[in-house]
Amino acid sequence: MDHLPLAIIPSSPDGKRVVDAYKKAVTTVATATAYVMLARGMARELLPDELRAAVRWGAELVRARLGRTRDKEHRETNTVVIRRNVEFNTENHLFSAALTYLASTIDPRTMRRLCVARSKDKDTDGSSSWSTSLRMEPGGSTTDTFDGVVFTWTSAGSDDNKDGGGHWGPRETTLELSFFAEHTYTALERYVPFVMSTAEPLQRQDSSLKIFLNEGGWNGINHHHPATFDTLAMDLSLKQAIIDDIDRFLKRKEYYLRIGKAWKRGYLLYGPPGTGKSSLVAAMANYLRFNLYDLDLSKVYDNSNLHRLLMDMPNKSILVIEDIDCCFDAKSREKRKTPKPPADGDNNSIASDDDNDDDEMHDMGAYRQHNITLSGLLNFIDGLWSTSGEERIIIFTTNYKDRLDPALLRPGRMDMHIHMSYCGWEAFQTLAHNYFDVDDHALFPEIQALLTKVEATPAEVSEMLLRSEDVETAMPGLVKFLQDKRRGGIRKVTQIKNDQAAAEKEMK
Ligand SMILES: Nc1ncnc2c1ncn2[C@@H]1O[C@H](COP(=O)(O)OP(=O)(O)OP(=O)(O)O)[C@@H](O)[C@H]1O
Repeated sequence: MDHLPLAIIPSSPDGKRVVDAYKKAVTTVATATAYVMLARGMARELLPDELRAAVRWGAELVRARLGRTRDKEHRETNTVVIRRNVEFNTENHLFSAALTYLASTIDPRTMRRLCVARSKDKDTDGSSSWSTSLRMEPGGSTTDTFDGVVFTWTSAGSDDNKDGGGHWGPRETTLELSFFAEHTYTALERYVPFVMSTAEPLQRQDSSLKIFLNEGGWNGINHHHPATFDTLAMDLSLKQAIIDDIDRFLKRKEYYLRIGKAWKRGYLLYGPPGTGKSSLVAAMANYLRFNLYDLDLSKVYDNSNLHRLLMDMPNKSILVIEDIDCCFDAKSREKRKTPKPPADGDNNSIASDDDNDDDEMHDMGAYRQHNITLSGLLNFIDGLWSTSGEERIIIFTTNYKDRLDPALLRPGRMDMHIHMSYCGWEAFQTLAHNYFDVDDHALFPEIQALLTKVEATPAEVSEMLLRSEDVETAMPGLVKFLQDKRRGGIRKVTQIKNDQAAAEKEMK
């Protein structure tokens, strides 16, 4: 009632009072019957002049009201349909973001139909936990106001969910976002990004991190690995360099955009088993709050499967390929003297997509079963991700850096090579702090000296420290372990020397 027409000019103070009273009354009623009742009352009380003025005012009021209704009826409504999946069954991230956003804004009291779900999440350690979620049921709707514009969200089912054979599949849930056509710009350019950016931290905070494994498509389970950069035992300056690198990478969106490169960062972690490569991956995921996508290439059936898996990875995620030397190794080149395989006619073939050393790449480190080369894989990932404009991290791990395809080690391939090495003094101090909260001990100097002579992995040292909760038992136990290891090492070296001497003697 904020735009009432004010055409009435009463000719007497009494008339003004009465008209004012009726104006007030009119602003509080809405039905035609009520208008008629009021008009009768006014006719009885007002003089002809006032009555005429009142009639004029009333007529304008009704016209304005009718006009407004007509306007409303004629305003066009636009609807944006948001499906759960887009082409190739690729997950539509706007859909999940909208669900999260709505779950955080829905007022259950305003909903007629509402879906409340309790689900059990399986953790990596085999345990499970319960979570509750709230969402609209198909047919339910709710409204949200953004910058004065009212948006209506409706949960609907789609009828065009045919499977490949043209059969009708189960009805797929879609969300619909409706608004008056004149607000299209606000809806698409401002409201949708607002929904996405509001949902993003909620999705990351509320849900526990997940690790996805590829079994045809991605299957996720909760990832509760406790490793953090604080608990990671390694050289402190190297640890800081990794954190700085990640932080710098995250801030450089504009830079990557400007130079036309995919906003991605590649890390190659190498070192003996038990030096913490998997722990570092987990620490990175926990630091970034990114989900892990652990790609097992032996379960990738063909290029289109790989394509789909990579496309299905959302932004802010980490792709991990463990033991990369087992998938792509330079030694296979030596063994394989076969000529370059004929092109299979598939233009998208990863193996055919290569650069400088194409001729060799088909043999060199080709992933045997599927003819995928490492270089091709990296090019492929660059191509796919360069269009997304979002940050992604790729990590390769290996126990044997020397077995890797040289193409991977070329500058510009993996951005940072991180050597996870045997337990040094700084790494030990972190472990001692983690397990016993101690920063000093009488045996520390001896341990420090032993660690310079013995190759013990952080996993082995952790194992020794875990054997007792009492620091006074654990530290001597570790010293003995390191001394034994050292003696074993010396014995081993002496044995090798003796064997060599014996062999030389035999030759003579
Ligand atoms: N650098 C480290 N800091 C803290 N703990 C470590 C570290 N390295 C190993 N550990 C401990 O040893 C366990 C095994 O280590 P982890 O799996 O991370 O090693 P890895 O290098 O990935 O081994 P692999 O090559 O066999 O996969 C971890 O769960 C952790 O308890």
